[in-house]
Amino acid sequence: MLLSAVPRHVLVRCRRARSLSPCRVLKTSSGDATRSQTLHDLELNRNPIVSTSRVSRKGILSEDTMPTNVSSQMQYHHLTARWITNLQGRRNSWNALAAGGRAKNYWDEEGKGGTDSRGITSAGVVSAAALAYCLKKDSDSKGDSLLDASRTSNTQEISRLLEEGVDPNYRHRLGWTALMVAAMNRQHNVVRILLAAGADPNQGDNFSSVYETSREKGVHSLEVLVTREDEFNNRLSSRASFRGCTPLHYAVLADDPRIARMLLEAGANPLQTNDMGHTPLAYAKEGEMQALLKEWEGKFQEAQQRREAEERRRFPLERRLREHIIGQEGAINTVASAIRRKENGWYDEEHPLVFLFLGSSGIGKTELAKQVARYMHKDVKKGFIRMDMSEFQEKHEVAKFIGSPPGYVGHEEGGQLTKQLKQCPNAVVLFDEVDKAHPDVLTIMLQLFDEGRLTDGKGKTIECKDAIFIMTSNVASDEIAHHALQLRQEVQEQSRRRLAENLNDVQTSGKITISKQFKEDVIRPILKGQFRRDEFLGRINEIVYFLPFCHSELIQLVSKELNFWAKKAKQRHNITLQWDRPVLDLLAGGYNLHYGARSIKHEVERRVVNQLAAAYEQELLPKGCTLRLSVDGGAESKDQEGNGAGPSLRLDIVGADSSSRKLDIRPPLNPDEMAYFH
Ligand SMILES: Nc1ncnc2c1ncn2[C@@H]1O[C@H](COP(=O)(O)OP(=O)(O)OP(=O)(O)O)[C@@H](O)[C@H]1O
Repeated sequence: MLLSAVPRHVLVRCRRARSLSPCRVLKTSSGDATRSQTLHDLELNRNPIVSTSRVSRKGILSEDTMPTNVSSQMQYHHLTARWITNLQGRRNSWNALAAGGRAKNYWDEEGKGGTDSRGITSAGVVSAAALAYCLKKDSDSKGDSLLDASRTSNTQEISRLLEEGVDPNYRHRLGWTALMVAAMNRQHNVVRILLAAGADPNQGDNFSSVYETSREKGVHSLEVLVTREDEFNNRLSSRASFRGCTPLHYAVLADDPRIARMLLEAGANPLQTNDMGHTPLAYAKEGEMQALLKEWEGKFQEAQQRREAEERRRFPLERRLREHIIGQEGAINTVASAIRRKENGWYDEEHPLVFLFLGSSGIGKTELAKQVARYMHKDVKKGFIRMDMSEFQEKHEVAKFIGSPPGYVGHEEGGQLTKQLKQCPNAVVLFDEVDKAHPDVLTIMLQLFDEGRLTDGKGKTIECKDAIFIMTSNVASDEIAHHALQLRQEVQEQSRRRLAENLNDVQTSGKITISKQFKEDVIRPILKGQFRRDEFLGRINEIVYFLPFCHSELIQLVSKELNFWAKKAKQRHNITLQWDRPVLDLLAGGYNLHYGARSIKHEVERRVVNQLAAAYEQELLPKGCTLRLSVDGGAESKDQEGNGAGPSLRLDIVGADSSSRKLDIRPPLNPDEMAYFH
């Protein structure tokens, strides 16, 4: 209804100004036909230019990309002049429309505004304004105003908006921030104001290429193109990817050393890469800009190394690892020492570090690898690569590992390992259950460990000498567990003999060392039988042994688990959970050598969490109550048939006066009959 009231020539003007829908592009006159060609070109050229390994400003700036030997039909940039005229025309249309509306007060009641000389009724113009409003989308939000003002250097408006509390890091709906806009448009004062207001100089752009962004956002590519040129900058290539570009990348692209310096002084990281893996220096023109960036890269690296060394001294790796891993002292020390050697330059830089973690299930092998990755990498998602080697048991699965050669199925997809290693060549790579891998996969791994590089199916080589490779295996786990238990028994015997009266010392006898003789006589032959190749075993820097938990470690594991659930009970239901030492001993009894810490988790769920859930369901737990766990009965307690039932867990509600009342939880729940691992 509203549209029908708009005079035809105003509508036409609006449509010309912003013909966004694909059908409009296809239908309209010659000018729009050119745009349709542009769109076609854009989609043909969907690969960003910077995908070549040689990086240069050419290709990322539109004026630098104009080729001399490519058909003008295929190149969007030949249309730049036409676009600029078109965009200017569109801006003028908006301004005229807005000015007309203001002058005639069209937003007043009908009649008050009158009609203009061409006979446009006020209702018609109001409708046109409504249309304009719709097309202009949400650009009148305050954040968008900040972006707009940053581009046009309206410093007064920026200060006003910031004072009103607009986030200086607000993002445009297509991904960029005001600081990026200001840097790219060389607005020095704006950059200064935004930095002072707390704008982050290290945020990366979420805008990729025109084509990608249009696909991601579900917006027509022509609209993305117009918006990028209109609301960001029109000097940039439509095909290049800008994802991850920081304000510093943009200052470098705009070749503005003054802004680059301002950003660097405000903490911009000159070593930060965009998603194409390029630092700002890769786009710098020779001369002042390159010199500036090189100088700051050096300074930044030194400061970073100083910070990291200080951090390592203050908080050594062993301590960090012990915060997350219970027991496994030998494993923690071996791994931490090797990493310390590597970090301080006391290692063979030609080869990556390779570990083999041996031990039974659920004992902390994966957890230790994860913690090492967390220590080495801020972005643990990229820095930790996990490969389940049971997926590579067949010969043909080598292709899945490193990618298929040209002409084979899946060639384009690339390999699971190579794809991830390419993104982070110094990652911590976990090869889980390595003993399951096909010998051909092991051959590739040997090449990787030996040369510190890997060639993928496309023939591309990835250098990964700085990566850390951790293989895990349950091979020989029974022998290791048996040996460890034997050693522990011996230590206990000795302790008993010497300190018969002090049982606490006997309990902490977890610190045992696997003998060299056992490694040589028992483990090595098993590994040799499994991997069949001396050179493979020879490339492993450290074989790390994970031992079954001793009693005091089990008590720590149970405490950790109960604390986890107590926290949840408090957060979700405002219930306080308490327990005493006999509860820990009882739950530690659920330990199963073959399932490791997982058996403790299940025991706590089975005996404690199930009861809590049932009591909650039966509405026996008032909000804000305190629950006490204790051990009921003992070896002498009998079940219904008169058999010894052993001790069980009991749940009491504790009153404000410290009195307690046993909770009468009705069947069907009978936790002691539900066994997971027995
Ligand atoms: N030593 C430990 N300290 C604390 N938690 C542990 C320890 N060992 C295992 N866990 C916990 O038990 C679960 C399983 O551990 P993890 O994945 O490290 O086992 P794993 O030794 O790699 O076993 P698998 O060979 O079956 O993969 C994890 O939730 C982990 O946090």
